[in-house]
Amino acid sequence: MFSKELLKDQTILVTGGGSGIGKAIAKACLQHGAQVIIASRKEEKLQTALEELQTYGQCRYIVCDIREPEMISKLATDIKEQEGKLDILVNNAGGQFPSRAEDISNNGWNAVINNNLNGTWLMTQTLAKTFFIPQKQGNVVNIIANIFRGFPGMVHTGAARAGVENMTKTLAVEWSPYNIRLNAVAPGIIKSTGLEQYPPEMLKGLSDNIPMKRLGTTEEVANLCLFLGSPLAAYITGETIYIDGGQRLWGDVFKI
Ligand SMILES: CCCCCCCCC/C=C/C(=O)SCCNC(=O)CCNC(=O)[C@H](O)C(C)(C)COP(=O)(O)OP(=O)(O)OC[C@H]1O[C@@H](n2cnc3c(N)ncnc32)[C@H](O)[C@@H]1OP(=O)(O)O
Ligand SMILES: NC(=O)C1=CN([C@@H]2O[C@H](COP(=O)(O)OP(=O)(O)OC[C@H]3O[C@@H](n4cnc5c(N)ncnc54)[C@H](OP(=O)(O)O)[C@@H]3O)[C@@H](O)[C@H]2O)C=CC1
Repeated sequence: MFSKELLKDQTILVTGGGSGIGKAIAKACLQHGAQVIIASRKEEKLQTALEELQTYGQCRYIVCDIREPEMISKLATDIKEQEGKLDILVNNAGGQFPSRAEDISNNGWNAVINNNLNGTWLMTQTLAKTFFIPQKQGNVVNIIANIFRGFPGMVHTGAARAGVENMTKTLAVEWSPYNIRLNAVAPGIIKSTGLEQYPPEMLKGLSDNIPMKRLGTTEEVANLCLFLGSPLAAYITGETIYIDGGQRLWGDVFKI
């Protein structure tokens, strides 16, 4: 167990913090002494999550679509006015849909690239310029996916997440003089609300192809983010850590 004060006095923004993995990250941060802001598109989802999360500590939400530069700019101003600083950004918001590559429309491709690559980039650049670079201190955790052997069945997200992984390495070097660390977390298949959008037949038997023979939990992903965001990981930057029960190393990749 980590100390309850691991993230004391830290201000943390978790995108997509109203559900699934993001909500578990927000909860873990609150339980370890941080104040947390969650952000995503749907206010109702954020409000429901907030009712649960605020029982663990100081939390609020901001409605923001990470694909919209103006909304991101407003979010940054809002945090500057309310909290006055930001210590950690968790870029967790994202998603995609399964499809054969040849069936993806132009709009479908652009929607997924915009969400996962451009959105993550816009958030990272804006918040670094507003907080991390002037503060000469910051920390970014990017949630990507298990793209170790490509991502058959979801080429758009594989390409976008690979972009985020490379961006993580590049910025870890460029922004190291500002004392900013950036790392990526690559979950395998995690039992979360996100899986509800996949047809049950697609999810059938997935555990058999994972060496550990089970799906991951949102809490397990949250614990890794907690570690990377904390001083315990002070010498780790530009890294991608897979949390997949060994899935990347063995077994069939997805069939569609
Ligand atoms: C194989 C492995 C299994 C294996 C299963 C296990 C995998 C586990 C690994 C990963 C798990 C997760 O990430 S779980 C997390 C999942 N959570 C999410 O995905 C939630 C967030 N997702 C989204 O918001 C959407 O999927 C996303 C497309 C990115 C953004 O939506 P938008 O509102 O921008 O999109 P829309 O305006 O509705 O549509 C834009 C275009 O995209 C197309 N589009 C949107 N959804 C579509 C769909 N389901 N099928 C086809 N096409 C779709 C539309 O037709 C449009 O194109 P035109 O019709 O041409 O105009
Ligand atoms: N579950 C899994 O097995 C895996 C998940 N992942 C990734 O982990 C992350 C969390 O997934 P998970 O919790 O499972 O799924 P969810 O669908 O529950 O979470 C996705 C979150 O992202 C938010 N979001 C999506 N698009 C935007 C946007 N444009 N702007 C702001 N917020 C947005 C959603 O909120 P709202 O609708 O309110 O905008 C939602 O809270 C995602 O990036 C996902 O792709 C990666 C590998 C495996």
